Amino acid sequence: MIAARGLGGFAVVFMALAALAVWREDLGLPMFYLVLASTALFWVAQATSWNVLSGYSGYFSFGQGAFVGVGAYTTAVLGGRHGVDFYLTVPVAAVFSAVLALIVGGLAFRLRSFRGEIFALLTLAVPFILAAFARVNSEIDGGQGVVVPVPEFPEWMGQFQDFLYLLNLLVAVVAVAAAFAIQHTRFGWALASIRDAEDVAEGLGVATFRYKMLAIAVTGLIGGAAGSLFALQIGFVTVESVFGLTIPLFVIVMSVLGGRTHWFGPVLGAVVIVLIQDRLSASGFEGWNLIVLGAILAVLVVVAPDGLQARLWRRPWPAVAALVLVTGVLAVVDAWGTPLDWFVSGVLAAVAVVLWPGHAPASAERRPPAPDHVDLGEIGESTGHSGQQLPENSKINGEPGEVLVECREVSRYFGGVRALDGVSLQLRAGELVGLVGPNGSGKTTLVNLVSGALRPTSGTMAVAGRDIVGLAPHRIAHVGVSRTHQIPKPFESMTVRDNVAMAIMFGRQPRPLTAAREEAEQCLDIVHLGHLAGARPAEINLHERQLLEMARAIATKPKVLLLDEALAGLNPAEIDAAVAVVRRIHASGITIVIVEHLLRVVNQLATRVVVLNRGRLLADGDPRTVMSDPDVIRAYLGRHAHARGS
Ligand SMILES: Nc1ncnc2c1ncn2[C@@H]1O[C@H](COP(=O)(O)OP(=O)(O)OP(=O)(O)O)[C@@H](O)[C@H]1O
Repeated sequence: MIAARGLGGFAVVFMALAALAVWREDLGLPMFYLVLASTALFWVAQATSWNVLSGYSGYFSFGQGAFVGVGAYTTAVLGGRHGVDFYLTVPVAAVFSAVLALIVGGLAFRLRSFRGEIFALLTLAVPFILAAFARVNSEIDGGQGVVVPVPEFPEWMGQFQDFLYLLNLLVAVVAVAAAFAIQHTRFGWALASIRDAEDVAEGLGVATFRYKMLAIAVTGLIGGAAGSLFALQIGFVTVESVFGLTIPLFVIVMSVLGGRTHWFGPVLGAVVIVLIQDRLSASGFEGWNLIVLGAILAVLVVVAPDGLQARLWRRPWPAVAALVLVTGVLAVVDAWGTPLDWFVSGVLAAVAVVLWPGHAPASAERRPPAPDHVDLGEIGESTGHSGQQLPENSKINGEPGEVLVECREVSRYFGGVRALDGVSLQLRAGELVGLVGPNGSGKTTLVNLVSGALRPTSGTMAVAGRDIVGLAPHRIAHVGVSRTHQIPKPFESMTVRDNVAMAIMFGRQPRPLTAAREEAEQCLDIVHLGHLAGARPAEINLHERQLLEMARAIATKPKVLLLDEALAGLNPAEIDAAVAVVRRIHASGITIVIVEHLLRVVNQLATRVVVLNRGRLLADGDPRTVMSDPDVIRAYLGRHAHARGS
């Protein structure tokens, strides 16, 4: 397993780097290098801590100072004022910081509106509040600052700086190993899906709230532990030293520079920034630190928003060559600076090579599409199995005729707008229901209610006999409801295959990644996207994106599939192809509700038609009877049939 192999690698890296301190004098390594490495390790831990939440899940935080501050003050106050053993204060600091993180997360993640800049503002407020609290509370700081006593440490560790280096190394390696493990497990996939399209992830079965809480807790734990060591490093903790904007600014620049979606990004970013900073200070340009940081951030956002890591992975050898060449030439010429200057020049050359605009990444190979086993001429016949079948357990999901969805007197109001008004409806296993009605009649609202994206204002709803009112969308997905969106919302950072694998991993019958990827191929074949499995969503057209929505939806193994205008914006040939796919999905045993304006399509596909008008149920029955109902013609067909010529 990747995660287990990788963790062994981290143990080796830890031991190798620890040896530098233990045998520093024997190796002739000047203390200066160890202090610099210690600083870099502190920032590696902090940037990695920030990245687990903000990079992986996309919840951008300005509150890193709060976790560092809580960690630093816990160690300073417990050790300096109450004589608690330093080694005990470190885990306590980590736990306090994690508890703070969970409180912030518990407040912010409950509400959907606390996303994006609102979440960033909330996290920005937290260190300010803590700073004010520490300043006025004499038990903590009282505006005086707190001295941190130096703990005893074994003689073999050498001097205090060696000891500090080893502590920072331990926390940094644990942090990076944790980030690595998260990235390569379900946890990391869940966070990536949250970053790309949170509502979709939730609808596919990802328990988004739980994963965000876990992520912020990890951020708090690491941030607090590293903050505890920071207290030891600075020796005298003040409000300004921990709760200011410097720490969040640095971790953001480091992670953005290195790359936010990969565990190695913050490591790379932290090392590069610490080296640049150190050389600026050594050259007497200390005051330029923030100017340089700001400039780097501005350039990066434009030039390489995906960060150095992604570029480095694409062309590692030119970067290594630039590093070796520039460092080597400067060393041979020996006309300027110290060995560290030469090395940093080499690093900057490598960064320039990595960032240099080059050819775009090779686009995914497009295999020719698999032959379509469905005879498009059959459109209009609603029975019969054709072509591929869904993976196991995909026969009738529910006994034929069994009530799968039951809505009773369901209403949903938006202020004064009655989007749905007392609708009662039953869906039975094996049906393919066309849900139609004029614009604004409440079709999407009904889909949102059944999938859990919205809660009804009143009424009851059950799926497969289970009450779903108030149930989180991911739980409703596990009960057996899946949906597509009118505007496709793929996970942009994942391949087409992995978009589908995600749904399998978190769906009704969760599978591990490797099995999910294999099964994803079958789902893609059903919608005829197998030839695009390796493509990114950005490389496929609208029709293919709609089909991807369907593949992802069936991958959760739903009992009921809600297709919300899945044919919108398609040309006639694409519509026919999509209709064939819908027919194939239905033939595999999934009950389908299709919201569609094209009545020709509804007539061809549906076994039953439900008409909504102004939020109320207008008609419900077999297509022929419903379409000839005078009320339906008056309310809907008259206008639309005329307007669309259908
Ligand atoms: N989030 C919301 N806030 C306020 N009003 C809303 C919201 N969502 C829907 N509505 C209103 O509820 C009514 C029903 O909207 P809904 O989108 O369900 O209709 P629809 O039948 O799907 O329409 P269309 O065919 O145009 O997609 C409309 O008047 C719409 O403006």
